[in-house]
Amino acid sequence: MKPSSAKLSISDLRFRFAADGPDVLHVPQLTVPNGQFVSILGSSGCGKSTLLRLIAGLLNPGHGTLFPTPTPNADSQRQHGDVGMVFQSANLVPWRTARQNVLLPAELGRTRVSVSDERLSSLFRLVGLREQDTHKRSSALSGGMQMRVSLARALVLQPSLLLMDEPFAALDDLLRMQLEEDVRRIHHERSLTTVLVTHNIQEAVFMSDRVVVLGGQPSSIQADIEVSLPSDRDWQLRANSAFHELVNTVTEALHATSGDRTAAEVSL
Ligand SMILES: Nc1ncnc2c1ncn2[C@@H]1O[C@H](COP(=O)(O)OP(=O)(O)OP(=O)(O)O)[C@@H](O)[C@H]1O
Repeated sequence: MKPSSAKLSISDLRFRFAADGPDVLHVPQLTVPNGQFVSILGSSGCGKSTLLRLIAGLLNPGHGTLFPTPTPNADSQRQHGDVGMVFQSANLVPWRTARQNVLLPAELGRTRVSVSDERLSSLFRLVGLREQDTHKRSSALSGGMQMRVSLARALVLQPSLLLMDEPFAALDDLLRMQLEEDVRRIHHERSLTTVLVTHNIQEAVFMSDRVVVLGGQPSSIQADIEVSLPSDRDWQLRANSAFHELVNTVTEALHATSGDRTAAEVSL
């Protein structure tokens, strides 16, 4: 499969849920270059998921511009063409096999997209799914395997932008670390522009090239921290002093944004 990439660009984005309500989000400028991995952190309710849903086209911005341009009224399974999305829950159809779940986006569009067996096998290898498991009903798979299926489904149409909303929050620590490493590898191999929403500071630093901290009222970008670590990463990086310094920098930025409230809601 050919590597894909995209650039995300946001300008003067304002969003409110009710026409007569307050703005919940105001992003004057956010540009993500091709192939960059950005994590978004911030205290609970600051608007991380809202921002991701706006980028995906699942919400319509009231004001401002977004590139790539979202398609209005997209639903949760059918984001606009060039975007793949992974949620905290794998959201699989339980009676379909893993393979049939992965192929769903190819069936749902106005034009059915054909995906060759070769491309599908290469995708399963990429996300770490064994061929024999892809013929099992998704309800018979473990939580970690279901998340791998969800990831394969997000990648099946070869998006240039991958959006992830707390994808590993429900997994145990070891599995979470394995998937963090795998997703980072996939991002690296494919130069896939990726935006991750997370509450976990170590996860954000481990996976990203850049960490953006949201906060304030309305919520806006309070800090934008470059993660200058090698792009090829494995679990041993977590013992590295540069990694710990970055975790401290991000922690301080979160404290500066919302004080002690943030510290209680964002985990290390
Ligand atoms: N459909 C909705 N209608 C009205 N307000 C909403 C809606 N969805 C979210 N909000 C509000 O918008 C704000 C931002 O919510 P959002 O879910 O984006 O925050 P978040 O940072 O992702 O939170 P968390 O980390 O807890 O998931 C919150 O105050 C939330 O209550």
